[in-house]
Amino acid sequence: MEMDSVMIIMAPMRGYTDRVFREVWSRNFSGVDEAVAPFISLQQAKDLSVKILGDLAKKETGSIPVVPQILGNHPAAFISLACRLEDMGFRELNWNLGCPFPMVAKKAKGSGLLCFPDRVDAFLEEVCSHSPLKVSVKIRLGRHSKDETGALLAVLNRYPLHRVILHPRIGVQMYEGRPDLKAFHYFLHASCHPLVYNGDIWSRDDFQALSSCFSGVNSWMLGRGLLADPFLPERIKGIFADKKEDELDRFILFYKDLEAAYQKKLSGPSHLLARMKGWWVCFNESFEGGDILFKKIRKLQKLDLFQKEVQAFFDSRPAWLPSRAGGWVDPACCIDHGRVEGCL
Ligand SMILES: Cc1cc2nc3c(=O)[nH]c(=O)nc-3n(C[C@H](O)[C@H](O)[C@H](O)COP(=O)(O)O)c2cc1C
Repeated sequence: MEMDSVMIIMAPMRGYTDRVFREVWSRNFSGVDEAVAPFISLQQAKDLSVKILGDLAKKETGSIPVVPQILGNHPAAFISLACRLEDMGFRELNWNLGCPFPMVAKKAKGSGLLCFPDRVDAFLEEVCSHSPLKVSVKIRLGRHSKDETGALLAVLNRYPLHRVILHPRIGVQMYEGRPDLKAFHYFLHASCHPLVYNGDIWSRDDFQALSSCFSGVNSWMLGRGLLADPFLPERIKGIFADKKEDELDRFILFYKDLEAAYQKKLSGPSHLLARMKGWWVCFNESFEGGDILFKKIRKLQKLDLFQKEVQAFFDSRPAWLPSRAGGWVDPACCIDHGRVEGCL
């Protein structure tokens, strides 16, 4: 695949890919073309506040253009937010139809709406007629079953969406099992919109296998894989020089930059401790002995002890591990079923 035409998008991950992370990541690494920000949850348009919009105060974070995202089911809230964001210089607003958590889904939000194509239809009818920003959606294959995909697709195909980001699992699956590549393939051929692939890209090999399955896709969204291995976009695009010492040293610089940025933003050592522990849920996977470090630091209640353990770990020059979750793509899952008729 021609790397010039490959677009890599940083996934929205609430609690992780906030503005601080996006800025620090882009100071230390490259290869991401765009980021979708974690969702803003709005019941009503009146909830809009400076605090809610704080994570989006700038149109761009470093060099990465940011697309805001909304979680909700009130078209008026979407339109109102879109008007505010237009004034701030944004061009697109993404609608979250993928959040799998039962607390969200049972209120008919996120993936909880996927089994109600009529409600999706009514929402899109309203926002596509009145939003000053381009509208895109991030979806799963359905809430309870992939049998819901067909009706959903028929609705989406009726609207001028800027793009559709598909994570090919169903909502109730959460993150269990593997992405359904056959279903993605079907969707790719039946969708009238540019489609972004999202799900379980843990390594360059995963990316290459998926991109040979889906030659019609040029935008790829990376979530947990990028958090576990922040070099992943560089590896995929071939920017990364494969020097092992350089890898650890660059990671340490990034880590310290991240810690310093959160220290500035968060109030007090206990908040910083909680935030940095959260990051080791992702990072521990990438190092030999990372699991042992993680068990130790998880229990620590004092920031200085936590920092000492992490420093001692870095001083031991741990080896970088190839992703343990990667290598899952079976090209036989991507048999070409041909073009599906029905696009407007
Ligand atoms: C901790 C966490 C937070 C997430 N937050 C969001 C979010 O705010 N908006 C959204 O659309 N998806 C969210 N997601 C889903 C991811 O964007 C992505 O679709 C999912 O992790 C699958 O991609 P991956 O296999 O590359 O991680 C979140 C996922 C996780 C694990």
